[in-house]
Amino acid sequence: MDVSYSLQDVPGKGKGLVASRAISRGELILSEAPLIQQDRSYSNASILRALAPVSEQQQREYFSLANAHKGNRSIPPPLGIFKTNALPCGDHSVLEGSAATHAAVFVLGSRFNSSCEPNVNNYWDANLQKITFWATRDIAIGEELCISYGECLASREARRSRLKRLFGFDCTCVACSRTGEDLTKSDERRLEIARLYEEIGQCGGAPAAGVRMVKRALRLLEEEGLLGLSTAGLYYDAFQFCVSVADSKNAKAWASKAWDTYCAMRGPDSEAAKKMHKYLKDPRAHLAFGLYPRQKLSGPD
Ligand SMILES: C[S@@+](CC[C@H](N)C(=O)[O-])C[C@H]1O[C@@H](n2cnc3c(N)ncnc32)[C@H](O)[C@@H]1O
Repeated sequence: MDVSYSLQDVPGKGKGLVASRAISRGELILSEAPLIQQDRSYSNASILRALAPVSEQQQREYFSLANAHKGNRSIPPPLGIFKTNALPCGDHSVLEGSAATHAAVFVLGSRFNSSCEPNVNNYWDANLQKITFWATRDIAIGEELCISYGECLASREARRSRLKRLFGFDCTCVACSRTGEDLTKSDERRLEIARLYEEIGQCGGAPAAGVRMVKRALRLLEEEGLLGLSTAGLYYDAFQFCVSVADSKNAKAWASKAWDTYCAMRGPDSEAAKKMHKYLKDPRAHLAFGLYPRQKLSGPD
């Protein structure tokens, strides 16, 4: 892989990864196996057991990682480092409240800082047993590469207090640095998008309204600079609305968007991308095809 990042000091954030050349949307930035991996019941003792068999060099790498709990006597350094740096392995969704079954710490992957307007998506590739990081938009040389540590679709206050509580830092990302009218508009957009996600989930029997809401959510995500975030799921929702009324033409147009986005965020070999490719070729392969009376909806703008 042609390396596209370098590890640097980033003002106010400790170290971070910065683009060392221009990176295109959909490029694989890094794929890396865990240094140590833990299930949800991890403890300081289980972390020490996992560290025992790894090389001295890797142990040194582990103890050189950031520790947001330094000085807290009830959280010893091995545990503090794990809490600060672990990334989810497996499917999880902050929006749906589902947590991944495992988490792991990575020598380089754990150096990505957080942004509420991320340009990188982290995806656990179960086949490779590696974490992969994908550029969700074109990135210029010198830009910091950031993933999101959590819920982006909340007000700045809610996002910042969650990051402070869980990771011990005051987020200084571009979205959290907005002020005045910009901030008010940003909060309103994010909260409306979150509401739309919920309403779209309840629109199964009202496909035309569902597609309208998907389009509204996509417009807001674009205005908010968040098109890389969770949009594949929205495209898939619109695909399903069209499929349910046997609107093959528009179903294909939405499937194409979903496939393209899954490729960019998880790679063309991911299960989600392969599934969408199948539906793109033949929307009738979806179980809900023609569930409701035939109707013409609309495709992406
Ligand atoms: C997983 S580590 C990321 C790499 C870390 N900066 C380092 O030096 O190794 C998480 C820590 O990075 C810092 N950090 C990450 N994102 C940040 C942000 N948006 N604003 C401020 N600090 C951030 C915080 O100190 C946080 O506890």
